Amino acid sequence: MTVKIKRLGVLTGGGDAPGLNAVIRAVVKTAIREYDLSVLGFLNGFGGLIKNQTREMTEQDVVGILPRGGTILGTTNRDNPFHYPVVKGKEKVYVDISDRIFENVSIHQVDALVVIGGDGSLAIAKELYERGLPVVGVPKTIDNDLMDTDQTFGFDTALTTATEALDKLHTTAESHHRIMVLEVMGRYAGWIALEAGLAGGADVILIPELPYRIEQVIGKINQREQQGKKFSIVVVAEGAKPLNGEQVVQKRVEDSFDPVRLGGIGQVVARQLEEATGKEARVTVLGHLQRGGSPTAFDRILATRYGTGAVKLVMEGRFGEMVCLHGTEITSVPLAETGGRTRQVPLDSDLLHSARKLGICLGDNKEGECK
Ligand SMILES: Nc1ncnc2c1ncn2[C@@H]1O[C@H](COP(=O)(O)OP(=O)(O)O)[C@@H](O)[C@H]1O
Ligand SMILES: O=P(O)(O)OC[C@H]1O[C@](O)(COP(=O)(O)O)[C@@H](O)[C@@H]1O
Ligand SMILES: [Mg+2]
Repeated sequence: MTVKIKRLGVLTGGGDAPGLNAVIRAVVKTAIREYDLSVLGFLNGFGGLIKNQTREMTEQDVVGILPRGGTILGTTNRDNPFHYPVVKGKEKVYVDISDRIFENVSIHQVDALVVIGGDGSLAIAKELYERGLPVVGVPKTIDNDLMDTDQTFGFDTALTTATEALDKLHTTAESHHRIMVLEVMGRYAGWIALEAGLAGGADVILIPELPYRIEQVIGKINQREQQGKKFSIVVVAEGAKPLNGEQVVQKRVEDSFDPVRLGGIGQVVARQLEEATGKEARVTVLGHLQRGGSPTAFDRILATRYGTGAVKLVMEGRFGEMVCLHGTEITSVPLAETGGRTRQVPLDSDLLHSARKLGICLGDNKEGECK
């Protein structure tokens, strides 16, 4: 596909993540300074592309946004153009309204589009590319669950927030001789729980990839008690589930492609532990604190590199690709391989080996207890 690029569109889609503004800033500055392009922001994810809500982006518009959380363009986890809700009579039906996107892109004379998003937004980006729109992707999510990149931006900040929470929970757990359960986000992947658990010195880490047996967690806490360790720290991923059991669903969000919102497993685990050990247990659900606030230095740099890398892809005509991190290098992969797929913690991950060697209970021993 060869297109003479003069005007670049950019949007942020899906759940927000710290570093979105840093990507926007890098895209705008690189496009204007390096390639003399103009940049148009589409507001609120694909919603702005569908409803023609835009904002002209100049260098002035990105002043001061590098350390700011959220996204100045707004975002949504609805508004899928291929599965868009419309009311017909008394019924709600889902239709393909992607034609509107092509119309709006043409109205604004946008030659190429940078989509900053997670698996869902990148699945839409891939579909639009296959239908002829020149698109490149940038991998975002605090969950770090995207295929084909070693890391998404936003993850490091969420991990830092969760680690700080564990440090704080440690001091109060120790004072009250309690079990402290911290529930963290991550959807169907355990990256935040596992890495925060390692960084924050957790005694138990439960992740979706390893269905747990509660007896093992109880055994670990009782064993600590016998060793004179009167408190325990348990990190639970929102997607964790017992062996032969189900994930706990907090709510269902209508019109969302994946309407399931996980949450509540922390409470379940805490009640079981309290009952079985006779010790007091308290639960902290970290929730959207993990998505907010200023990005870490790591995320600011990664987001900046992704932003400049995405504009470079556009100028090289490498549409249908996504920037990614491989080792220490920024490179790219086809969107086709990424969108709509989830990267879970591999069962042979070195992170899991380290956790086991330290005696952290993962609740998945085939037989016997955690020791
Ligand atoms: N597998 C999928 N295929 C196509 N569209 C999807 C898919 N998953 C989610 N979407 C749509 O992508 C958009 C963003 O998805 P969401 O999961 O909320 O954010 P993210 O981009 O962070 O994954 C929503 O409009 C959602 O309906
Ligand atoms: O904002 P909502 O609808 O409460 O969604 C919560 C979900 O979004 C996340 O925070 C981020 O997920 P995405 O990056 O896929 O949007 C998940 O960890 C969490 O399960
Ligand atoms: Mg998603």
